[in-house]
Amino acid sequence: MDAVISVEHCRKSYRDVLAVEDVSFTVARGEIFGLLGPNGAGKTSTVECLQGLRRRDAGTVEVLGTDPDRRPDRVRRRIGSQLQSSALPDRLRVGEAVRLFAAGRGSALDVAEILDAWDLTAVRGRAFAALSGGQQQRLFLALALLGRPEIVFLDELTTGLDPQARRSTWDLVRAARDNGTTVVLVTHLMEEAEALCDRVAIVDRGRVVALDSPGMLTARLGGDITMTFTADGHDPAHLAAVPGVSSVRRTGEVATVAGAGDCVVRVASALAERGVTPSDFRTHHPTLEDVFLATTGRTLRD
Ligand SMILES: Nc1ncnc2c1ncn2[C@@H]1O[C@H](COP(=O)(O)OP(=O)(O)OP(=O)(O)O)[C@@H](O)[C@H]1O
Repeated sequence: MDAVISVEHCRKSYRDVLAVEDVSFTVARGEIFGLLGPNGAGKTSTVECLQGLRRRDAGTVEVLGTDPDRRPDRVRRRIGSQLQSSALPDRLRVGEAVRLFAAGRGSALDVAEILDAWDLTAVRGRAFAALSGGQQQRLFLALALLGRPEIVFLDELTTGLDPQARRSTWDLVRAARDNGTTVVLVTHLMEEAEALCDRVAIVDRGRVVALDSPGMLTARLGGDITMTFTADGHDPAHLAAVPGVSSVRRTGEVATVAGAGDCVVRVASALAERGVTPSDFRTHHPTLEDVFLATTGRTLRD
């Protein structure tokens, strides 16, 4: 793995609050890596240590080969970071913001071209506070990605956006990754981690409790797939003999079958063989929410 970030036993506390107890992971060049966990899990503190914005208390951290505690300037020159909304004055206009930040990057960047690339030309004269939520996030992404940093850190990027704006923002993050930027994404949204991340570290109470691709995490730790359908007079008990099936229940007319991932097709064909073809046959696949529950005993929203 061509690691651009490596973190070993990182620890960070604020007076008597232990925010990050023991966090280790590596991020490979070119991936979208997610830190997923509930509020207060220590995600933001962790990425702030990586960006040289806070000093860790213990552990080893390397970002692009540099320890951010020793050379924060060197790290910050090569990374991009999403601003918090409060970091931009309400009356700052979009064009001015891009010009200001482009100048701060110290390289010759074409402001008109950037506005165009991010579909912000039409609102270039508009004050930041007058932008829609989606436009504000687009501006934050444009600023974070100015000069094509090698790594970009995005923290709760789509919080507060409607589903459509959220999806368009995800497309922009994927495009950044496809352009060669490694993305570190902090989120408490299970759907966001599942949709976007190549790999996810699930963080809880200052520790990484699981780390893998969303698909592997759910397959390994998420538990059974469940299938439901209207039995319509059919007794589904025979499905218990299908390889991979772990339970069969019938509540009123609704049958619920649970089992490992590869039993779905076998269950469907066992039904079809008996001439049962329910039009409402549905499968529920485990999600990262189920993984969080399995590893911590709590839900992400608790
Ligand atoms: N500057 C600070 N001073 C004191 N305590 C802090 C500070 N920043 C964070 N904390 C505390 O550290 C813990 C971890 O916070 P952190 O922001 O890192 O978690 P998080 O997973 O990013 O959660 P959130 O999404 O709520 O920001 C929390 O208990 C938080 O209250």
